Amino acid sequence: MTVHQEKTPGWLDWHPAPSRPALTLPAGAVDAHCHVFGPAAAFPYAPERKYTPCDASAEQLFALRDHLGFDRNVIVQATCHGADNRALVDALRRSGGRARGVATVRPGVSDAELRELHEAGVRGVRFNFVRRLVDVTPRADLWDVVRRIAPLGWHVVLYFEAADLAGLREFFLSVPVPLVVDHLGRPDVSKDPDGPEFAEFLSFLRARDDIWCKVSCPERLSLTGPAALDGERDAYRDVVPFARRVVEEFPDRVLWGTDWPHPNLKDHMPDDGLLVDFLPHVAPTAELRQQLLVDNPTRLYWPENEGS
Ligand SMILES: O=C(O)c1cc(C(=O)O)oc(=O)c1
Repeated sequence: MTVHQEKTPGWLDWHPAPSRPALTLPAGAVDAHCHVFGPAAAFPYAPERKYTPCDASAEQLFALRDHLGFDRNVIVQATCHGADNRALVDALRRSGGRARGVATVRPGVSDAELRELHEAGVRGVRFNFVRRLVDVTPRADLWDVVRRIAPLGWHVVLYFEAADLAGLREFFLSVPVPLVVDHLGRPDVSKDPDGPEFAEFLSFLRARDDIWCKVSCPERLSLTGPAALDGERDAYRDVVPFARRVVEEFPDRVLWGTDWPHPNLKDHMPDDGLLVDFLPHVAPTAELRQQLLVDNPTRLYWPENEGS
């Protein structure tokens, strides 16, 4: 069967030739947020998707992993695949144990499917509240999913916009498994990092000691740049105070990922090598980077390897 799925107009493809980072990553570094897209010929995009991306295969992801100096990946189910986790599972199986996954499941998921996902390396589900990406999921459905995944020891990854946190906070705090916040809770970085909106986010992170935060996606959050392109090693300066605040207060529950292949960027496609070179701005010491890139993701996704 030929599958022809036209890319969303204006779609930016992933960078074809990222630089090699100047920063040498610590041994065992994990890219803890990245995706695979299709390839559509093998794994068609979901009918309910809000965008149609370019393909970004497991092989291409693993080539980037090696080029940048990462050891492992956490692959997060992208919304363009809905709750069809076949591309994710295929990538996890091809990784030879070097990737773990975060899936999207619906309440009707069978025990056999959950077991298969777990065996492939899935350790969490993603709940998405970003309206341009998904239709609203009823709370009752989310609860059903929580009840199904809790016995597996999985966590819930949350993607939401900062402005929506107030309305979601109580629900999040009632979810009885660890929580992982995507992309710094998407702050409006034109606001004061010492102002009330970011204070609300920090207070959410303080509310429980099993809430983790990805300090990822400066390229998505930045309003002033400069972009991580053309050798720029001092990119996205407006994001730095926000990300650094979280890394310094919660050094043992922050994670970082490239977000490759960077869905839905409108302005520019970053050079992934330069994105890695952004890391010392948010985690300025080798000790903080060891926690951010190795110790924390290992504890969450490969607890059996911890300390080895
Ligand atoms: O901001 C986004 O557009 C975005 C989309 C997705 C997805 O479609 O799953 O994942 C992300 O991490 C970020």
